[in-house]
Amino acid sequence: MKILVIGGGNMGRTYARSLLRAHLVKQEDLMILERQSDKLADLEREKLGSVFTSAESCLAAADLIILAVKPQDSAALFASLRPLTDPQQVYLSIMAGVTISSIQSGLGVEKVIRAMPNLPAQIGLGMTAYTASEAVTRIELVLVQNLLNTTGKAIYVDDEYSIDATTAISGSGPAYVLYFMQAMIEAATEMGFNASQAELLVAQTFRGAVELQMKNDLTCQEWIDRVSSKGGTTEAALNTFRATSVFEDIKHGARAALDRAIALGKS
Ligand SMILES: NC(=O)C1=CN([C@@H]2O[C@H](COP(=O)(O)OP(=O)(O)OC[C@H]3O[C@@H](n4cnc5c(N)ncnc54)[C@H](O)[C@@H]3O)[C@@H](O)[C@H]2O)C=CC1
Ligand SMILES: O=C(O)[C@@H]1CCC=N1
Repeated sequence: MKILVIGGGNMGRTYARSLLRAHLVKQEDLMILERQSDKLADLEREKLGSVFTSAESCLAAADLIILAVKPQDSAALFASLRPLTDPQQVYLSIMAGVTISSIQSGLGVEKVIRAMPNLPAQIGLGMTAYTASEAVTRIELVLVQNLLNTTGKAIYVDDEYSIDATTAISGSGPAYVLYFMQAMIEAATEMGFNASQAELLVAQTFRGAVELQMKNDLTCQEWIDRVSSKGGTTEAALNTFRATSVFEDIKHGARAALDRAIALGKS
């Protein structure tokens, strides 16, 4: 099976690397289509497969095509691919917001899988949700599921609203977590730690808290209760967070991401 990744950016490269690392595809069966000339040398150097600059020279040979360009570039991409597509090809899109029906009509194909991964896929710790059009066969779906599993965990969802919601939670989520970390690192440096000490204090705290939560049955609130002593330091911090509505603000932020994902699908 030949796989073509369209868009050799953060996510396109992540997929290419994962597929090769997991031996799901051989280097000679992997192709990358990238339009930006300054990225070509890097892609060649990394030996992620054959690198192409025009769809005419690679699309027809591909059985599975991974669409990894920005949503705003999708219309122009679809227009350039449409005359070259084959109805037997399977298209896997990871573009935020872009709906299965717009991919089908834009490309003139029926077999479309829409997935929403996240950046930790780079280190095999990704979280992906995916769904598929009716024309995708069970065998094709399992094949793509194997592919997604090389980047971390993956769940099948029934509808595209859930893909947009995944975008707002786990797709964009790493940035929210890193934003929180950034604030804590800044607080630590303001308290006198140097930059590397501050980063270690914060990163190890995040790792420990996440591992605790994932490896046990307690809820977040139950763990929070175990850290907080009555009249203690944690309570002082949490009372301040509550007074400034950080909790609601985070939910509002995630909601704004969902609204944006839905809007991207309509533009
Ligand atoms: N970065 C992230 O954390 C995540 C991104 N996504 C989705 O993945 C997609 C790609 O995102 P990134 O990799 O971060 O973007 P990026 O900007 O790093 O990569 C996109 C690449 O596509 C190339 N490109 C654009 N139009 C093209 C065309 N017509 N032909 C060939 N190449 C073309 C660009 O030159 C660029 O190298 C987006 O749709 C985004 O919504 C999904 C989940 C997480
Ligand atoms: O910010 C974005 O639009 C993309 C989708 C999820 C993560 N990055």
